[in-house]
Amino acid sequence: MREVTPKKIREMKGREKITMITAYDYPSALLADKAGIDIVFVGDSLGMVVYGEPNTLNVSMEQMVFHTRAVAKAVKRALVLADMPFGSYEVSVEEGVKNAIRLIQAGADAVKIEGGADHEKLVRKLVRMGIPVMGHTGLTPQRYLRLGGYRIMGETEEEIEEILKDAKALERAGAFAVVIEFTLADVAKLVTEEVSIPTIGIGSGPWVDGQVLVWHDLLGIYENSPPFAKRYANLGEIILKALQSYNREVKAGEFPGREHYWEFLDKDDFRRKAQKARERLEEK
Ligand SMILES: Nc1nc(=O)c2c([nH]1)NC[C@@H]1CN(c3ccc(C(=O)N[C@@H](CCC(=O)O)C(=O)O)cc3)CN21
Ligand SMILES: CC(C)C(=O)C(=O)O
Ligand SMILES: [Mg+2]
Repeated sequence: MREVTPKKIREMKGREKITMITAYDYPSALLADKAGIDIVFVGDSLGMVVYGEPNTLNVSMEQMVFHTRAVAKAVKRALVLADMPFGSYEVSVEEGVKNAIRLIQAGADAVKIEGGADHEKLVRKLVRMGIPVMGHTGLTPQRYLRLGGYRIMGETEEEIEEILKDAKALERAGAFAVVIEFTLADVAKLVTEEVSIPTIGIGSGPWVDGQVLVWHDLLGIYENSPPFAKRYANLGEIILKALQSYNREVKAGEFPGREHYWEFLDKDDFRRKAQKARERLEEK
């Protein structure tokens, strides 16, 4: 059992801000855990930032299982959360349960689903079975086609109603937290005040119980980051410089340098052995 549990996350509401970051592989997850971040999250955003897709709709359970396994191997302290990908829980409660179990068996401590009110039965069932669930409302990227792209949510009373309805359904069904993605900050504040479970915002302002960002956005290694993401480093530039140096040094004959290879000190010894080796080859 890892140190950060769903119960601890719940208890942080109103006391301490919750931090969450996506990670999709072993070395990234090691660093996220070492940094003291509370929740290391295998998001279905991996379809875009790792696999180069234009949206998250083609992410498979297999991809989520493999990346969750790599992340889970690295994390000792943080809560490991895995996204349920598009198509893995909508068709039936049974299928949702089966797929949630696969993510838990890959090493996740909890799963996240998009929506709330539409999945109350699934959330209740998972929680009763012992699988902690995080919900997700506001901009839910799995509705990309219907929304016609990614845009801010909560401008109309209908959207505000829908977001509140999701959050309350999730609270009722036993979810331990809810992501509020890309809503007007006032809407996220309202939800945060209206539900007893923590709200974790992304692009939804400061009046929430925690924040989540995508790894590649935070580190500057993705070209199409959303406008609300803060770039804490420009690793893209650093990586590019390193790769250009490698390319230049090999072409110039500068790499490998003397410290990067091993040679026979006694060249006569080498000539004898090489001669013997050639002779043995010819005998065959
Ligand atoms: N790298 C990355 N970071 C994210 O935060 C993220 C993903 N990917 N993929 C899944 C969702 C999608 N998200 C997004 C992505 C883009 C915008 C965005 O750029 N909005 C633009 C308009 C884009 C358009 O014209 O369609 C804006 O200015 O509001 C917002 C949220 C947030 N999530
Ligand atoms: C944007 C976050 C909340 C997410 O669901 C993801 O990274 O997949
Ligand atoms: Mg997601």
